[in-house]
Order: sequence, then C-alpha cells, then structure tokens
Amino acid sequence: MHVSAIIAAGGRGKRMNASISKQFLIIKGHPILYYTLSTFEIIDQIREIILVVGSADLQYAREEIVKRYRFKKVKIVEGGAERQDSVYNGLRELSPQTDIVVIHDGVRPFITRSIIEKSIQAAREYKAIGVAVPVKDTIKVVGKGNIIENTPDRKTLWAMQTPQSFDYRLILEAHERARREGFYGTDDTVLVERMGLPVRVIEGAYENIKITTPEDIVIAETLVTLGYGDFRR
Ligand SMILES: Nc1ccn([C@@H]2O[C@H](COP(=O)(O)OP(=O)(O)OP(=O)(O)O)[C@@H](O)[C@H]2O)c(=O)n1
Ligand SMILES: C[C@](O)(CO)[C@H](O)COP(=O)(O)O
Repeated sequence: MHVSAIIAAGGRGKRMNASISKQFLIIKGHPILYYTLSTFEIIDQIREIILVVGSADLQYAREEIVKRYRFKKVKIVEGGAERQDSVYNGLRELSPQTDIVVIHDGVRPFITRSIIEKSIQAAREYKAIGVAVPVKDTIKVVGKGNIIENTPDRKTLWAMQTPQSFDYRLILEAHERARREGFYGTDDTVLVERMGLPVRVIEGAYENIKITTPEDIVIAETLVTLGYGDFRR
C-alpha cells in the first residue's frame, strides 16, 4: 500500500496580517511548517510528502524548511490561487503508485501521529475520510439584517479539520470534476460529497487548530509549551 501526503501551504495568510506568509511564522524557535512536516516525516508508511507553497515562497521553503531541517521525504510543488488549486497541483505530482493520499493544512501543526494513522486506516476501508470534531457552540444560520433563520440540531454538526484521507484515484477524479464544473469548496471532502458518494468522519482533536488569526499564535505557543503535538522536539 503506497501512502502519500500533501501539505497545503500555498496561501498567504491574509487574516494573520503578518509581513510573511503565516506558515513560516516562528513559534517557539521554529517555523509553523517545521512542526507540521516533522510529524508527517516520522510516519513510516508515508512514502512521499508533497509540500505545496506559493510561487513567492518556493525558494524560502527550499532553503529554510527542507534544507535547514533535512527533511528526507519532502518535495516542493508550486501552489495555485485557491487552496483547492494548490491541492490539485499536489495531486498531479504524486507518484502514480499512490493508493491513499492524506491531505493536510500546513498551518495545523498540532496534528498527532495517531490521528493521521487512523485516517489512513479508515481511508483504506471507506475511501473518503475527514477528521472532524463535534461543535461545542450553538450554531445559527443568519440571514439578511442579521436575523436568525434557523438553529440546526447541534448533535448533527461537526467542524471539519484536516487531515482528510482518500483513495487517490477517487480524490483525483473528484478534483477534476470540480474543476470542469467550476466548483470551489473550502475542503476536499465536499468534492467527493458532490459526486454522491459517502464520506465518513472520524474524531479529531480540539487542539488540532488551524492557525488563522493573530490570537492563534498565542494559543499555538501555549500548546507547544504544554507538550501538545508529536513533532520532533
Ligand atoms: N492558495 C492557497 C490557499 C491556502 N492554502 C493553504 O491551505 C491551508 C488552510 O488555509 P487558510 O488557513 O485559509 O490559509 P490562507 O488561505 O493562507 O489564509 P487567508 O484566507 O487568511 O489568506 C493553509 O495551510 C494554506 O497555506 C494553499 O495551499 N493554497
Ligand atoms: C480544510 C479546512 O481546514 C477544514 O476546516 C478549512 O476548510 C480550510 O479553510 P480555509 O478557507 O482555507 O480557511
């Protein structure tokens, strides 16, 4: 079984409002991407890791991430305008022997080895898996004039995270179909959902945060200090 990973790191991080792309911001001495990649590198069954970065960050990623930290399995690929375009570019670069592909956000450094391995195992069985957590807040659908339209039953609501793991041929077909039809989604599982095929969720972890806005940096520093995550320390 050939397992590959795609780390999506082709965004600029506009909501972070920093002077560099947020995935290169330093948390407790190391760039965010270092933490994410080092957790993937230690998983033996993952044979290759495609790191997708924006055109302006290609050289920096090569020098300051791959060379500096001596990542052995990481190959860099240029990203696209949207996350979905970046993942697609990564999918096209995978070895044709790939059976299962694990897609993960570069800015979720607190993912654990155990969750990644569970998602791979589940994808072998079910072909399309998203890691998610049950929502803790009450969620409202809000319409015009900020008027609440309805309150979905919380028991049915999960917040999607990454990794999302798939049968390689299935997710490639899902991406190609979405591109032909001009559909853009905010994660990869929705591309399989719209083919009418089942996608399962497995439980992730609340600490598997996506570093998005400035206050997430403070949370991330605290999580590193408290020992969360499986990265090389
Ligand atoms: N064209 C893009 C846009 C996003 N991503 C990646 O997708 C992940 C999740 O996206 P998000 O947190 O929204 O990152 P950005 O798009 O960079 O953030 P923003 O929307 O604030 O600009 C990030 O690791 C990001 O680098 C990507 O690979 N290619
Ligand atoms: C894929 C994702 O991380 C699942 O929560 C998320 O949808 C990415 O969204 P963004 O629009 O790139 O922040």
